[in-house]
Amino acid sequence: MNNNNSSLLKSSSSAAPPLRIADVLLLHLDDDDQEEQVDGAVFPFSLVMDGCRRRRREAGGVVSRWLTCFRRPEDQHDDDRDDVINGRDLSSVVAHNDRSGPSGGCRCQRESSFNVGVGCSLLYLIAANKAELDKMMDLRTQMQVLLQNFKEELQVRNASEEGTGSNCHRSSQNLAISHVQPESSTTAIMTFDQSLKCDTPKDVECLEGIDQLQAELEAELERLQLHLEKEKLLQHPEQRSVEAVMEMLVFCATAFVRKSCFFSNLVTLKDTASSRSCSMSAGEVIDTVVEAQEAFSEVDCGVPPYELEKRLHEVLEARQQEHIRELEAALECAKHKLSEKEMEISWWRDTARVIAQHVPGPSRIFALVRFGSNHQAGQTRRLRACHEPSAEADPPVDVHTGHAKNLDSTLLLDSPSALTLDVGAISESFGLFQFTIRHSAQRKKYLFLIKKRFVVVLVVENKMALAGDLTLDLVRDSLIRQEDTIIFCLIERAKHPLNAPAYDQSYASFPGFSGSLLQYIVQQSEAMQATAGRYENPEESPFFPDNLPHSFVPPFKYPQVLHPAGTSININKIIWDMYFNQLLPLFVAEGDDGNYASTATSDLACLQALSRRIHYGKFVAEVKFRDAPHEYELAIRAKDRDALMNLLTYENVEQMVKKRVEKKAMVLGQEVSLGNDGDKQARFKVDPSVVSRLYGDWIMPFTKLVQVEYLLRRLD
Ligand SMILES: O=C(O)C(=O)C[C@]1(C(=O)O)C=C[C@@H](O)C=C1
Repeated sequence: MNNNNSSLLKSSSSAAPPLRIADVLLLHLDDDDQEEQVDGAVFPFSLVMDGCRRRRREAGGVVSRWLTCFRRPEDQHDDDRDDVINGRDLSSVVAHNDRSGPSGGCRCQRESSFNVGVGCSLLYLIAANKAELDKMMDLRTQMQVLLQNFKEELQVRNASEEGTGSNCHRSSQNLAISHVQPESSTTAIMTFDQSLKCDTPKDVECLEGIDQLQAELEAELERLQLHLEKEKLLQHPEQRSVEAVMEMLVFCATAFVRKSCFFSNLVTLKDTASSRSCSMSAGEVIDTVVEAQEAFSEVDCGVPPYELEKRLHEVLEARQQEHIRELEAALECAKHKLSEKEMEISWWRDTARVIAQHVPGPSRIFALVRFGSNHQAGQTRRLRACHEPSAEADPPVDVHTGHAKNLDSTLLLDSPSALTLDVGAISESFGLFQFTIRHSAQRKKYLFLIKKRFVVVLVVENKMALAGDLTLDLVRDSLIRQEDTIIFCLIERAKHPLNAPAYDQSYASFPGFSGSLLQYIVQQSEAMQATAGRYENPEESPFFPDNLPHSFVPPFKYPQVLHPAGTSININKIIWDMYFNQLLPLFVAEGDDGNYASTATSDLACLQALSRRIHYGKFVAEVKFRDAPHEYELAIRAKDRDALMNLLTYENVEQMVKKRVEKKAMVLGQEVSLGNDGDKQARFKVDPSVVSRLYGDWIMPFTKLVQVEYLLRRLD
């Protein structure tokens, strides 16, 4: 550069703002793109980014200022030329100077030197800018290569997934893409700022992200599990479980893909931005984020959902296995309990067998006692009754579980009285233990069956029931026992044919008596038995009560069980009619063997057995009334016979009675021979079906009739 130029530069630098390379460059860009060619040099400004162009407009004023400074020392006065130069390109200025007057030779030379200097500067600047632009191009290419690599990597992964993948994976991916779209750029930018501050490698970031995702998934699994357990009682368990798994899968897949996209975006952004962070503006960053998101949505998510699914399966499997273990433990517990119950059942079976062998007549389990294991032999304990199982009910298995020291509260025997029992004797007598207890006027024989710590108490004999001791079971026991008497009486009567003369009033005449042989025998027998005290017993009812003689035997103090009005109830007339008119023809053969007195005596036995049984209904009614006085009182006061009949009827008991007496008639009345009876049809002395019918059609209905009559008088 020559001296003129340096002086020019000096003067300009002292009087005006310093000239900047960018200002010079922008001077040329101020015009249209076609004007980018100056002095034959081509400027690749089309490659310059838009951001640079924005500054071109602002540069116009700067160039103008510079040119003004440049000519100020000589051409201050030439306003017209200033106007022309201002806003025109440099070549025009040079041309204009060439056309100046004679004093312009020196000036022309100075201007040429200046132009050369400017030209050199421009060339230098162009070279410098080209290098910068090349760098930017490189960066752009690198970014494209990066994106391309990323795409290829994902394609390779997808290809490998398709080999093992399922529709479920694809749907998860699709689902993932749909969730990627709404990601906001703002969020990405904020996160981007944070990621720029972080210096950790890309892989470490991904791993941290996956760990975080895993923690979130496990938290969600916990929540789902709780939700499942809460609702599994309300819904079908399998259906609920499937729904929960589906819900979990969808949720986890969504969450996973969101996270994967998020981390992939971060990585892409970081890589891109870190290389461009020095030169990019905020607007460029936004463009990059959007670009990264678009690229991501095109190439699908980064981490395959099947890995998530596999993980979920593992977690679910672990939980199910835990659940199975719990169920297995519960099953074991149930098995243990079952085996205990089975042992108990077998014990009861043994007990029943022993009872069948040792109890001679009909009996029942009276009480069940459970002793403690540590009671001492020889100890005497006072045992109280507090429970009495009914005849129909199954024997209670666990009536009481007290230890020896609690024996005072252990139950035994009948209420309300208490008994003294030598527990020491019992504890050493595993097996059967039988003894008789005298208790005031009552005499009962008990059978103790002892096994383990259970004691079964059976009443094998009940000599007499006290008023306070009367129970429905005891009354029914008596009725059952009377079945045998009735059947034996019928068998005895069936020995003779009908023997009609015994019932014929004209067959014989007795002094002072008008009636048949049978009537004579019955009346005389009753009179005679009355003197012996038979009808002192409230269970007995005479067929000829009128004018019965008094008893000559010492009175026995029968317990006062019945209401006094009960003695007035006597339905023997009905029983008499039923017996001779309906029953007798059913079980005796036609004919006459001449044994009229014997026949009449057998008839008397049958009549008395039937009468006793039927009138025992008074006792049954009394017990029922005591058990539920309020229920009966209402019907009694209303004199509602039907209501009373309903209250006292037990259909199931009646069916049982009918079956039992039929069986008894078979057993007790079967013809027995020593020959081979295998092929012969069994023969019975009394048709068992007749016995069953006798009970069904007459005995039980008449017993109920007595009950109703008794109850109607019960409140008198
Ligand atoms: O066992 C009773 O509860 C009775 O009243 C006795 C009896 C019977 O005569 O055998 C009568 C009526 C019932 O329906 C059942 C049985």
